[in-house]
Amino acid sequence: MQPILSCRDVMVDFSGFKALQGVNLEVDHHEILFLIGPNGAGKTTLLDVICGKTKSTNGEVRFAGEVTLTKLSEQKIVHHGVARKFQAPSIFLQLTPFENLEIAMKQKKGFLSMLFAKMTQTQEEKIEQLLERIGLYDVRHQPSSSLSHGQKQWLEIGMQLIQEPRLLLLDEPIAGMSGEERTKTGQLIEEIAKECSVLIVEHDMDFVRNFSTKVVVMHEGKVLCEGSMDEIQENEEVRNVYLGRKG
Ligand SMILES: Nc1ncnc2c1ncn2[C@@H]1O[C@H](COP(=O)(O)OP(=O)(O)OP(=O)(O)O)[C@@H](O)[C@H]1O
Repeated sequence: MQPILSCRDVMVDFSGFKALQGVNLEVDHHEILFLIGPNGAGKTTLLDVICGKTKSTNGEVRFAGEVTLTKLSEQKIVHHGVARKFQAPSIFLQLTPFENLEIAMKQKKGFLSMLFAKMTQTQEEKIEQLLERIGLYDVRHQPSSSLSHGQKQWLEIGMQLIQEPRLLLLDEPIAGMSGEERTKTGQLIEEIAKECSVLIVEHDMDFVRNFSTKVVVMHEGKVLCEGSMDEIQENEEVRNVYLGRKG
């Protein structure tokens, strides 16, 4: 089977600054792949290229072996099944978790239907099941402003999941979370990976160790190495440029 995502020689040049210098990377079905590396390595830029926010200057990103994402607009990429949760919050705080998910569900269908369509029973059930899954069922009718930081992040993830993506991109999903919230987030990601591949930029090495199926280390716009967390920890180059600095 073709990998769900395949990046070939991806380059990004920001007015002469080469943020990505030929990235090759594959994400398999149901994989939880963590992208790690020092600040400025190009991790976020790579997510930006995959979701169409930044255009590559060279190379290709293929999705499910059939679609060339690098030729598509951000909106078309979403329609093909790539979801991106950004670090900046995008939930409506005055609305409830249920209402936020309702909006996210309708967004998939376009603005007019969002205004006029009534939800079917099946759609309502789908939202309730998702609320259960992201641990927000009991607070589903409270204003989202009353949620904890972790709960808000899970709602954001839920708003991506309601679109039924085949690849979910997350940028530092546990930043600012408590220990318990981190564990719950990891468990949620494992649950999500039963249906969808997940590509995560992360700096928290304990979290990476606990929840990764594969780790890719980036450095200066390139992939330095990839493997299990044990394998990459053994790699001397990785220790020199990244892990060694943290200890
Ligand atoms: N729009 C832009 N214009 C110019 N340079 C940029 C732009 N976006 C990112 N860069 C630069 O590209 C490099 C890679 O940035 P990127 O945010 O991808 O790194 P990162 O690995 O995600 O780092 P961090 O872990 O700090 O988030 C950095 O040197 C950054 O300053």
